[in-house]
Amino acid sequence: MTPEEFNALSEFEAVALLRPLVNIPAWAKTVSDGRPYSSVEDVLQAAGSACENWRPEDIAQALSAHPRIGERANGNGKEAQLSRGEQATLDISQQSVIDALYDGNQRYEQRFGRVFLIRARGRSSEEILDNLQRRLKNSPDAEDHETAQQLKEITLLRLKEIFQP
Ligand SMILES: NC(=O)NC1=NC(=O)NC1=O
Repeated sequence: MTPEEFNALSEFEAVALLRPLVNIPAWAKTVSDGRPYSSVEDVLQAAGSACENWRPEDIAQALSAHPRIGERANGNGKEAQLSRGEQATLDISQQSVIDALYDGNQRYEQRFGRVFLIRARGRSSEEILDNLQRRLKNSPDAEDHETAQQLKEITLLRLKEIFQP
């Protein structure tokens, strides 16, 4: 899709296109309302700014739509499909990696009370495991910040895909 085509969508169509990217309705509305955009960079800039408005409860809601890293996203919704694609690059062929991810996810959820979120695209399972081990030592505030940043990266990558030629 081109920015011009995105600009030409009805509000309903634009929001419907944006909603599966992150489970924060206000974000989709803000990006839709920001039209018309002059370029893809313009859309990404506005969308990135809209991420800065995210409150802890928005992020908690969005995390409910993200499967654990290393676990297959069930369901046939668009968001589950996006997660499957993002996690497809994970080479969880070795049982040791699957076990380490499973153990790390469990420990993370016990410590922080929510799913461990990381932008999986472009990362090996080793890199994800390293990040998981590092972030397990984060303070709650530091981890809130990293989680919001990862959610933003995932969301903007998904948005960029829409405008890929
Ligand atoms: N728990 C997660 O980190 N999930 C995910 N990371 C991604 O990049 N896509 C996901 O669904």
